[in-house]
Amino acid sequence: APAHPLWPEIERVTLEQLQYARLGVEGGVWQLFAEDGEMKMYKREEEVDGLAVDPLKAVHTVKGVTGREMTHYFFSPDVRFEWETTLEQMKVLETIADDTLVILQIHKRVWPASQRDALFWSHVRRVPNDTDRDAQDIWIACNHSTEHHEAPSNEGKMVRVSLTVCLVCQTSIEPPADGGPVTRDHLTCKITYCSVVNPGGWVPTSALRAVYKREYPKFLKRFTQYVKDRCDKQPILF
Ligand SMILES: CCCCCc1ccc(-c2ccc(S(=O)(=O)CCO)cc2)cc1/C=C\c1ccccn1
Repeated sequence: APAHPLWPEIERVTLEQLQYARLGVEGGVWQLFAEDGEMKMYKREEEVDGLAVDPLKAVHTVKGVTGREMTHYFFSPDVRFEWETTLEQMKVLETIADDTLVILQIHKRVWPASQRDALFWSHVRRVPNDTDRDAQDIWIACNHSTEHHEAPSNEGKMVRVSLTVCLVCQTSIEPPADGGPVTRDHLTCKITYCSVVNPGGWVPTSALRAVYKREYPKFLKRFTQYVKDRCDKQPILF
């Protein structure tokens, strides 16, 4: 494994997030707050120091793409502005490996809160499916807040959020009955998107919950549609 000071944390958090995502939405602690076709979005209402830090878990099923494709486009900074509508600026501060980056993102100001930025490492990896031999591998992309010497401390201009986000994808293939080639029509990608965002500074709880209720369904719907459009008529990446 690459000798980088962040590597042990990247390894630990990525695998923790994988387990967390695979727990699904059992236990009756998750409250369904948005639904759109196959997409179901759940939250838990939690406050830390009086700040709403509502963990979010979304499950979705997308036809015609693989988990590798879905996590690739989620991870790739080059295409982020094509689907992340709340992004104002983004800078790759460090390329630790071809599957591991440190990114600084400045998000558009969301009234009534002050503008926020997010500084995180971003990692994508394939995880062999240890429970079901003949299933496809699982793919996970994980973003987790970090420090970095190159990130400007904002001297009170911007509030820095802290976040942990993961996108976990499991592909299944229903091979054609006639033994013909597998096409995108035979692909199904089961997605779990998890996020915990601490807004980093005071935001009225009602305003923050309104932002999440509005932005998260839009974000996941737009992102998954973007990947379907990008992959359509392209060779399948398993
Ligand atoms: C008062 C509002 C404060 C929130 C501002 C904010 C902070 C962080 C983030 C955010 C959301 C998703 C990620 S990611 O999943 O890692 C993908 C890469 O961008 C990283 C950051 C967004 C937003 C602002 C809006 C907002 C809130 C939810 C959903 C979508 N947009």
